[in-house]
Amino acid sequence: MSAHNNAKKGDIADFVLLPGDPKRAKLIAETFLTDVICYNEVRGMLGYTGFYNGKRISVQGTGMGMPSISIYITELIEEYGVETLVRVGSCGSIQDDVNMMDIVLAMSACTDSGMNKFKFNGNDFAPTANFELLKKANEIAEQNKIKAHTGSILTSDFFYTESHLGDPFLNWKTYGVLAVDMETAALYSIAAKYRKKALAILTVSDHILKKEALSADDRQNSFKEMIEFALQLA
Ligand SMILES: O=P(O)(O)O[C@H]1O[C@H](CO)[C@@H](O)[C@H]1O
Ligand SMILES: O=c1cc[nH]c(=O)[nH]1
Repeated sequence: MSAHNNAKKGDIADFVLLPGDPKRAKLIAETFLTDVICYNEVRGMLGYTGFYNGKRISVQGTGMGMPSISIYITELIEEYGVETLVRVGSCGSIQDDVNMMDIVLAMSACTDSGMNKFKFNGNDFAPTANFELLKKANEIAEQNKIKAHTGSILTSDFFYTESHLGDPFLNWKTYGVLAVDMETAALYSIAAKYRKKALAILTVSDHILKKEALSADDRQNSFKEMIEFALQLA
């Protein structure tokens, strides 16, 4: 057991999928895994272990934002020996050619958060995906003819932005950043510290430029393509 996880040693697989939404963790476990156990219900942050094509995998909700995911993945690594962490999340596009429901593979994660600035004494760390996982993900996309955009994303502390500051994503867009989420920079930074493998696979749930958005139910339920994709990395 850890501070935020009821799992016993050995309950959690080496390979873990990480949705922000704990209900998405439940849906993934019930839809894609067999012989499932629920190992965590602390704070409603559900975690499951089961089998996919004979491979043992876990799915753990992380909550929203860098502080929340940092807690869950630190405990997964330190207390449960997790080796591979694959975020399966949603994002908001900030490029005209990255459309609703497209898949984004986050090669790197810029951030407007102060967390890494604090850790690195005011300097910038470059949170980066594990190359081996990213390469494999690109191969899977090509084999399955899945249109995936690979590039940098922005991990923001903001879902709602302040209008008096102008367009907060304009400069990121100019520099080719594909989309915005709220966790990946923390995932890549903590994985780097512990020398673990991490990748974020994101589905576009909002188009920030075109002002399009999925409903709350679609956000929760419609990420089948991304999950099937992520499971092939196990
Ligand atoms: O769908 P998830 O994985 O939660 O990811 C995105 O959705 C949440 C905002 O609605 C943030 O957590 C953001 O990163
Ligand atoms: O962080 C996020 C996630 C989805 N959509 C957004 O606009 N932002």
